[in-house]
Amino acid sequence: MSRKPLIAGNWKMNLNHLEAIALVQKIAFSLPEKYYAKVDVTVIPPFTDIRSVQTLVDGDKLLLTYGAQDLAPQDSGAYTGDVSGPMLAKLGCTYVVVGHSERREYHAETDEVVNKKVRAAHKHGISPILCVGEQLEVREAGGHIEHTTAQLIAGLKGLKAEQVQNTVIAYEPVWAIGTGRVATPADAEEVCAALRAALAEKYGAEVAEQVRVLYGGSVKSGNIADLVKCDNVDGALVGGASLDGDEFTKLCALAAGGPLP
Ligand SMILES: O=C[C@H](O)COP(=O)(O)O
Repeated sequence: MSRKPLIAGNWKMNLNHLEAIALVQKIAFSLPEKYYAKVDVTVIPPFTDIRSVQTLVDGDKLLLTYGAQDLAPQDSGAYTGDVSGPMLAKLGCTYVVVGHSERREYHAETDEVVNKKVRAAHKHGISPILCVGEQLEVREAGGHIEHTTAQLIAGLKGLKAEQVQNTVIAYEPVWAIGTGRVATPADAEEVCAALRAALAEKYGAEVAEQVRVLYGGSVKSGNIADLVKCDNVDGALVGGASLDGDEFTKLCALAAGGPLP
């Protein structure tokens, strides 16, 4: 089966709500509607921008979707600073990033916490983009497949098959994030294929064939075409290059198979 590629622009802690409106307008203006038949495009702004993005997407009936960068495991309560699944669902979020390496590192998120968040997302009808990826020392020791597969299985614990099917996996080698050091397409394919094989083993081939597995780490318009040619790479989680409207548009068009608009 052929999976529709997904390009997700993770803005991280960049752009205020006014800049968010300008960037979404730029992407909407630059990427003609016909491309959306071949690629799903989503933007993942900071929480403070989401309401503005929602208003724009709904008002102008844009074909791109949007999501959030994190969510709390709980639905509500005394959790100062956190944002819950019901809040994000009300804002129309299609996706929520869970377990990004920056959250695992700076907020000490364990696989157990990540799993609670994945479950919280599904509980509220939001597709989690579950991030996995190894540190440089793990890769150098040859443990990258074992490491990422363990993160995957732990992150999906307790999910039903149809929830797994509606989960997006993002393989992001930590050594390739924001460093300009992109994994080769062969590196990306090796791990993405192994993750799909692990899904097939646990949930069956039919489920595994449906799951989109993205690559992330220094993805740009210059390398996206070769990455999406890989059998098991179904798009990208894009950081830096998603902040530039022209570059992101180009990248989405190339993921759709071109030509450039
Ligand atoms: O979520 C996105 C990734 O962390 C990749 O970021 P990057 O494209 O800036 O390397």
